[in-house]
Amino acid sequence: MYSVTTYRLGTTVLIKHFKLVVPSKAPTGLRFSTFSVSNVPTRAMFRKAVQDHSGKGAVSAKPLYPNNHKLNASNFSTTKQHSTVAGAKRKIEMASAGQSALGSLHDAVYFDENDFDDDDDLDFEILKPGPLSQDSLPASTETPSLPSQTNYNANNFTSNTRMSGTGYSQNSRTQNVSQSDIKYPELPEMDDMPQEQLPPSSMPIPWSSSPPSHYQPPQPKRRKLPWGQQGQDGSRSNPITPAPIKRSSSSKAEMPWNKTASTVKDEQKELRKINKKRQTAADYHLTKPQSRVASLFLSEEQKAVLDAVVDRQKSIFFTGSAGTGKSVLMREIIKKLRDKYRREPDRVAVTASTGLAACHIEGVTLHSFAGIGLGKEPAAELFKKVRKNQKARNRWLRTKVLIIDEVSMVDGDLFDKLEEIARRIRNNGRPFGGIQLVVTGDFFQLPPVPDTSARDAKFAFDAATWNTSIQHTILLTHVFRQKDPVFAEMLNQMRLGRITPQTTEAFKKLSRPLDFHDDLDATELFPTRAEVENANGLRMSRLSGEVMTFHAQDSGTIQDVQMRDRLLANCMAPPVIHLKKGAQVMLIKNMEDNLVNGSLGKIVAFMDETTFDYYRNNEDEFTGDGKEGSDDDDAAARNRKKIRALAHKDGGISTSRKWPLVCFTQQDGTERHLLCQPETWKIELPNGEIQAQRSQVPLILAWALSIHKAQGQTLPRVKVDLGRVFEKGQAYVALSRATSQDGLQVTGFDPRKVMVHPKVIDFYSKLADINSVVNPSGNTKKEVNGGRTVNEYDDNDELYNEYIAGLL
Ligand SMILES: Nc1ncnc2c1ncn2[C@@H]1O[C@H](COP(=O)(O)OP(=O)(O)OP(=O)(O)O)[C@@H](O)[C@H]1O
Ligand SMILES: [Mg+2]
Repeated sequence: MYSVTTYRLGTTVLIKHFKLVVPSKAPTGLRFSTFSVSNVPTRAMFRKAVQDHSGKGAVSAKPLYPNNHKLNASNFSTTKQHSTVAGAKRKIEMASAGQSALGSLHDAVYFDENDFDDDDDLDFEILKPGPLSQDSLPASTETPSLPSQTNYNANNFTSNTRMSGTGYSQNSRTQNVSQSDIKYPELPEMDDMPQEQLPPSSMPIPWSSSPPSHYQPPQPKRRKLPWGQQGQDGSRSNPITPAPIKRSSSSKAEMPWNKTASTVKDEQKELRKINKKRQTAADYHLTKPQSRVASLFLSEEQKAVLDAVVDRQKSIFFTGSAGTGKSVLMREIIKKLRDKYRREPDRVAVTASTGLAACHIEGVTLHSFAGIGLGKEPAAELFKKVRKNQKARNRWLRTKVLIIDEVSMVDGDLFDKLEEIARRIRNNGRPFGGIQLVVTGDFFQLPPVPDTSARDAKFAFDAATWNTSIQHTILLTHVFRQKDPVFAEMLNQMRLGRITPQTTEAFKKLSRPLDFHDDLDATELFPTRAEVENANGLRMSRLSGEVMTFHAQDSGTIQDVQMRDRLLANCMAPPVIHLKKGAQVMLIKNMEDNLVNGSLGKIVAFMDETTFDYYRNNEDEFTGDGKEGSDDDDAAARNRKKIRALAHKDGGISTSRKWPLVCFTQQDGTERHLLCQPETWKIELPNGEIQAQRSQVPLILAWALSIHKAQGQTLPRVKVDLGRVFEKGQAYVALSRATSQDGLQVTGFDPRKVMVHPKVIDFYSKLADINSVVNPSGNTKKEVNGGRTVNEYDDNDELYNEYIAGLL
């Protein structure tokens, strides 16, 4: 049970593997729903949770990734052949253009003030709102036509659906009438009433002026139509479905009773056809997997957060170290919320601190959503600015849930300003004007960019209104990214900036070069973009062969090209990419279970779809392995001839575009081939308006990557020179991308380079006693409220259920 109460100071509640924290600084007098804090254990619980996370817990926890998830993915896979060549298991796939996955939630950004430069102008009146123009679609003429803008991802699908009308109509309706202008009568409080006590919806309401007849269900009005006449035996005569009546003055012949039997038959046939088409389209959406990546099975702690957000509508901040599945969970939350509010999609605002993070979740930056430009002015001025901007004002009024991803980079002052704007615009004194907040991030990772070099970073948790706005803080503890508990613990120490001599030694040992016995190098992470461009450019120049250039196709409701370019500059996909055969590339979209954002591969060829089909079916011939005793050169010449013949098959030269064919190496050493055709990235407002959209091949060069772009990624092979790291949290972000020690090379390791912001330590130490993380032998059997211990709660299902039922 939760009750309406004022905050208790510093109260901490653990639910099995995660914990809830009631903020400690809430001003007195502020009232909102939170839970009763009797009988709850305190900080000792956190110790236990963190130990589970950092050490034993990571191993002992049951794998939460069941085998059968692969089945789902394979249903969808376009794989047709699965052959074994030269000892390596190969799978060949074709990525269809236009398919997308919301999967690209992870990742991060180049984050600087320029990120927000464009936000100033985001709320200008769009001249031609509406569906994307045909011209703006990807250049490829070979893209599958059904559905052209549809992705198999639930969120993408929803948003596309929303594009088609609902969003706009909602918007236009609400734009005309300001909510604050309407005087509503007082309604009885029903929020907290049990379902069974609620009055039936048909019950007359005391203040209503409607006549009693309005509470009766409407009486169907029967029109007497010729085909609806009853026969003498009471049976209906031949019920023909009337064809849609065209409203034309000269259409006497179109009335059903004026038609000949054959016309009626023809019309029926036509109708059946239309209905069948509709059905097929509906089936298509039902039967096609919603995402090309099979949904992960959420852990108990992830599920509890999902439940608290979606069903219990709590304002939650969920955090946890790198790899604890925050992004995976956020994706699921967005999916569920979009489903919940599918009739009013603009109720859910999906935002992130930076452009790139926003692009990953197909949302917008927090600045852009708020309509505050750079947001430098005082809150009162920003409020006036938003009030004048009808679209921005409307967004604030319509929003029920505000999602903020990568909150570690949100400035604390900005958080306070937004809170004030929300309250004032919505004319609602509750925190954030009553908007439910769903916030995630890890403050041990990249901090906000300070306003000036003089001012130290102010974190969101430093904001005066943080504690009142966030009802529960939940710590995810199970690390999924690193399966090796020793490695997970090393990274955990790094996160906290408390590295033992043994861990220092272990990191120093990782300076050896990596050798994977294949031709894929580890991706080198650099702090600056210039270093990344140099490193990738150098490697490209060493490759012989033709440069293939791929230009992105950009579109969206923003007509100003410069502004759109600035928005899309934060997108993971570049506007132009130069590739060569032999280039090492990284996939930047989730395709399937084993072909995900972060997968590394090498370009083996450039080919069009027809050639690819041939290649897919005759892979052995292409590799020269197909014909026994054949000379390789001869075989290659034969193949070239075949391919030419194939291209000329229909009497003309194939004009279709060539796309990179990439051989991806999976973690188990097997290879998969993918023809990488354009994918889309969107910047989408809550009402479904796609401000900017980029279609580009889902690849980037991957000999080197910036730490900012790597944030959020899971990388199988990583090389980091810590000598170059300069920002707090950077070293941790860089190293925690790796999935294993075997896939990580660290040079220049110096524990002094691992910088942690003291404020962050302080914040997390309020959630837990950090010493217990570094020193797991710390006392976790501490007596807490009611004399219960952490272990008692952990071991006792009833008590655990009591928590689950009562606290959220
Ligand atoms: N419930 C789950 N079952 C199996 N694997 C999971 C689960 N949740 C997350 N993962 C996997 O763990 C890895 C890390 O997940 P994710 O990127 O969501 O972590 P994160 O907390 O967002 O990390 P970061 O802070 O670095 O962004 C991914 O490879 C993801 O697929
Ligand atoms: Mg993440």
